[in-house]
Amino acid sequence: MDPILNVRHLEIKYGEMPAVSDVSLELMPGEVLGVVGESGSGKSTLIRGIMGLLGAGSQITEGDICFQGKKLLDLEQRERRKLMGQQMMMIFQNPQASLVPIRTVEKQIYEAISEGSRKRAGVLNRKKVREQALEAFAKIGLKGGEQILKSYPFQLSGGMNQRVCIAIAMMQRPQLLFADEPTSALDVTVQSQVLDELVKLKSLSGTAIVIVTHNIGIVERIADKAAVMYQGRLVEYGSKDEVIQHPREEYTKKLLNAVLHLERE
Ligand SMILES: Nc1ncnc2c1ncn2[C@@H]1O[C@H](COP(=O)(O)OP(=O)(O)OP(=O)(O)O)[C@@H](O)[C@H]1O
Repeated sequence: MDPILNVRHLEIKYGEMPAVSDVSLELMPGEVLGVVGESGSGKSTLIRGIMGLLGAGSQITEGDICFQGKKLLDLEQRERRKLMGQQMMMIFQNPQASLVPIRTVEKQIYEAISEGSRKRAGVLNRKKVREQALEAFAKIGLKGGEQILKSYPFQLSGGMNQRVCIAIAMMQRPQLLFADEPTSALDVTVQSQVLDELVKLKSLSGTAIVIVTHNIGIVERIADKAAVMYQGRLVEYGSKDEVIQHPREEYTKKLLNAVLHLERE
């Protein structure tokens, strides 16, 4: 089997300042990579760079990104955008960033799903999409689904919007999903439901997932591989057990100790 994602020696700069340096990683279909690291270590920049979502003033200055064997940096913007929302998706740390404020949740779910399935299924049945959305909401503990469908994002809490985005990802079943702190706005029981659904997405649809989190517990629970970022570099990268049980770097040991200490408290 070929890797679905292969990143080689990636460097990303904001102006002249490198935020990601010499990052290489590889992901097979259905594999989950957990990326941890302190605030400002470059985690969001890395996944935004891979997705092609860097803002003005930042750019990839070195390296290569292959998705399903295609070199993403060689693709035209239009081709690259086509991959996003169909085969590659992202759940943002701030869900407001990916929801349109002036459209109801129902409308944007329909649009997201029909955009993604244009190639696959032709015309979509609205009633069916609605049913699937309600089903996805229920699985991740989003109660009052009918009401949520009628709402605009600003009428919902941050955690609710985050789960709407997760439901869209579950319905789309992308081949590669990037999740930037996908459960940070959720309380612990709901977090657990969401993580279970991500695991199902991986095992039922073969979705490969890159999950960025401050929570090593999440990595322990759902990841196959783990990476630790420090000052823009992957200072640790390997199987989850290798990284968590036998950290090589002092920094990872400190990070793990701090988490274990908090958990004990
Ligand atoms: N738009 C920007 N312009 C300039 N520098 C930026 C910008 N966004 C991020 N940076 C810098 O790039 C580095 C990496 O930031 P990044 O947001 O990727 O870190 P992170 O690990 O995702 O942090 P957090 O966990 O707080 O989200 C930091 O030094 C940050 O100050």
